[in-house]
Amino acid sequence: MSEEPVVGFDRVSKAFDGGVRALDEVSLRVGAGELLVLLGLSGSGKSTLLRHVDGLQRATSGTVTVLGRDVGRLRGSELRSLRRRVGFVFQQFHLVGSLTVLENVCTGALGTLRGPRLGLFTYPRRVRHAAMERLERVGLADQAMQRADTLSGGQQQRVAVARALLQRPEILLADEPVASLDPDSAAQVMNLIAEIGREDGLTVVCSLHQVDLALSWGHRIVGLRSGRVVLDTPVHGLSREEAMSIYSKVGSELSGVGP
Ligand SMILES: Nc1ncnc2c1ncn2[C@@H]1O[C@H](COP(=O)(O)OP(=O)(O)OP(=O)(O)O)[C@@H](O)[C@H]1O
Repeated sequence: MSEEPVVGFDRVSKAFDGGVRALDEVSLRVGAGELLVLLGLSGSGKSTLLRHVDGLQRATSGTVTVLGRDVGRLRGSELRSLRRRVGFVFQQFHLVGSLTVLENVCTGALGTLRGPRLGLFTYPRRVRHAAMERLERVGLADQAMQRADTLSGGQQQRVAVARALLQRPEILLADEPVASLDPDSAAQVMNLIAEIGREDGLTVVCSLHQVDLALSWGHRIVGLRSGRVVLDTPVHGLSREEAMSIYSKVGSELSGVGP
């Protein structure tokens, strides 16, 4: 990959108070339009890595570069403007259950609006229209006026994707987006994320626990173990056994890694 990456980690370490080293000299580059899957045991550093991309957490050492900006140096309005270019989808959806589906999607525009919004019709018409378009895209236009908590888990996650899309992100981060879903809904949500990524040229970084989903939808897999990259390889040609080895072997035994 010769051109500048959309997301670049250069020897990034993160030490939390209490001594946990959640990231340990992580270096990786994510190119435009790539769908990169992070795999690793619980506690291996996947969420921490994602949180460094939009500056929710800051590196103890090393450099995180996103869309040409050194994230560690951004403050205030510069950081907010970077975050508007980065959508985030979480395992627990983070919808407001008592609000309609459409209003939940509208909240994706709050970063660009002044002041609080209470009620669907306090959002500008253009925002409501754009939100409706995103709901059509994720196949939930018919549910727009339902309370969010009446939807299934898979539908709620599709609403969360629509909300993230409202800000027209260039990067989509997804932290275990299908961990709470049944297998069919999980496949649907992954399919949606991959399809939208492809159609919009989005760069996607997604953490997963399911190796099979990673192999089906990812372009590349990065395996983490105790905060270190132990596998970094294209999915094409990667066997399930090789991918599974992230969970069973230590770094030096794995292929495709480091120096
Ligand atoms: N705010 C924090 N303060 C202290 N330690 C933390 C903090 N956040 C994460 N950690 C620790 O950093 C390590 C990596 O955590 P992280 O949540 O990134 O792992 P993960 O791979 O996303 O795990 P999971 O799959 O369970 O979500 C863990 O040991 C965790 O306990």
